[in-house]
Amino acid sequence: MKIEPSVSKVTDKPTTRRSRRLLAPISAQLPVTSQKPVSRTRASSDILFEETNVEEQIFKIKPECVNELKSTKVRFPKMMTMAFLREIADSFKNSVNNVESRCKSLKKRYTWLDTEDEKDWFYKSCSEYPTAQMLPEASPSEILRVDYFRKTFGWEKRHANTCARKAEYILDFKRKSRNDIYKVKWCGLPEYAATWVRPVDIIAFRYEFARRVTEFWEAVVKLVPHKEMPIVRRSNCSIPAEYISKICSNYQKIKRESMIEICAENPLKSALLIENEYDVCASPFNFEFISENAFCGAKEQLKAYEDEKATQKQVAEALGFCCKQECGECSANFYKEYALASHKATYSKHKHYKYDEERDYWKVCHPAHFLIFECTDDCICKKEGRCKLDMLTKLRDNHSSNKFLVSRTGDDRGWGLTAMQAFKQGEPVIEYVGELMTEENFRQNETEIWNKNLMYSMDLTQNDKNLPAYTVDSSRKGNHSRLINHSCEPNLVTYKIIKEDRNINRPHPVLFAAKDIAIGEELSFNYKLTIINQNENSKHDDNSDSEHEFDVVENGRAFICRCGSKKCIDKKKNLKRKHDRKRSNKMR
Ligand SMILES: C[S@@+](CC[C@H](N)C(=O)[O-])C[C@H]1O[C@@H](n2cnc3c(N)ncnc32)[C@H](O)[C@@H]1O
Repeated sequence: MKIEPSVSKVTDKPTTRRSRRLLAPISAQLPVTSQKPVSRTRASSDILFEETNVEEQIFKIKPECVNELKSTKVRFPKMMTMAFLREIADSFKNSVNNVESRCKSLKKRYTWLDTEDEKDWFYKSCSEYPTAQMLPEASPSEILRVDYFRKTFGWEKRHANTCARKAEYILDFKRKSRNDIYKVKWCGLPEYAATWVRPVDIIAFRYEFARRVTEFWEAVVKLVPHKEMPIVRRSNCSIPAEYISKICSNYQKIKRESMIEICAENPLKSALLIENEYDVCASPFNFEFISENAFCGAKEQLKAYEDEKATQKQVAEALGFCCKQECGECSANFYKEYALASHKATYSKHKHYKYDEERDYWKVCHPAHFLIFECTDDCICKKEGRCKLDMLTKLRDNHSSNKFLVSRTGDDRGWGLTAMQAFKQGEPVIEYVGELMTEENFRQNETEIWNKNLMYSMDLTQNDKNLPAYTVDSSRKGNHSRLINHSCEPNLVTYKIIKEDRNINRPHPVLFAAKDIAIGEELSFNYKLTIINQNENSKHDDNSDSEHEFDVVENGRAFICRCGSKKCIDKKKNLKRKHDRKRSNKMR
């Protein structure tokens, strides 16, 4: 990147007497712990039972519970998530006081599901008979056993999905046999495991569920046009398909907004939200979190580096500026004495920022190629508390992870950062921080930095070769900004801010909103990718096709842009390629 100064339903047939007989006698031997994965003897269309490594997954919660679970040898359906397993473990934790003795007595009393047919029978009986008491020809002790396991795992036929879980939000509504039913996303389960339920079935969470229904209808009313209201009045069976996706996405936004509120109310709850609906991958937080640039190597090294580049004079010149009376003097001085004289930097004589009192933010108000020269602690205006040129400090102070959602992109761009609050055009969003590296630092750490597919460095490019060139690299240390992807039509723009040390060679890159950004929009900025002609790089290549090869590069590395915008550089590259081919055909 460069910146320039610029639970599911089981549907098998009824239980047979043959399989029921296979229930082991109460006094049978203790269970064997090592087992083969369950292979279902009869087909069941919509659920697969699989052995899950229960021990590993819930071990962290309470080892005793794991032992008890192990001794039961009950298999968990594939659809069940970690959250479900944790809930089970929690229920053990709460209800079983003396787990050890309880385990022992359980082992004595129950030998459970020893044969394939028995397991099959158990699962089927759950689906066919709402209560264990209804099991035909079951002895009282068998009923007791079935009841125990059903209760433990929430395996009641009618309430299979609902009795042990909280509704997180509602995705859809329809009317079935004169009853309203709602598609519910359950806490701890993925959206694809959402199920249709009747409100009457949500016994345990009646009030909470009613709230979710109200919220859902508010979202619907907002979205469905007035003329479509008969649908909202529920005279029809369902919401038209075209509104469903709108409702879902809007509902997600509402959910996010309310999460922001929750976080704002209670700072302790302020945690960064991470969303991944696409794949199983490592956490995006494999770096050290820092809020301000860190020096890679000793500070003295930087000084020496600048001396070597013969820029000390220029840096020293800039050092003298600060507001002695009026806020803005230092930048005016800089403009008069440095920028104009040296022609090395462009500077706007217009004010950098406009302050919006209502929203309490500074809006940047000149093009990105001008440097922004902010006041420092030495300035009178700052000391007297009337400084209007101190956006960066405010941005750092107000830094909050609630502003962002880290989300998986699902299109090979890795993780991305999504806005969780609206930003107005010109509003500062985030400072790009990382390790400040000289060319030498970068070379020394090159293998670590480049040895990955993902690039996290931003060049603080200097056009003049005699000036020191720095890179901010966030592969090892950084903040959320390192997760912002590239777009050829970005909604962020990078400005260079000169701060404390008044060193124009080491500005702070800050990302500002290039346009109004809505909640839920993915943040992006332009990495300043370039198209290079491979032919110019490899003149001696005999491959006849190579003369048409254009490549998009980021810091000299090939980059396949997947931003998907109409103005995407990858499309331009292909156009160039076509054009070049045509031209060379003509010349022949
Ligand atoms: C600063 S990181 C952005 C965060 C990154 N997606 C992650 O998962 O950590 C930059 C890297 O993300 C990927 N990337 C960002 N924008 C992209 C785009 N428009 N198309 C393809 N890959 C992109 C590239 O691999 C790039 O080197």
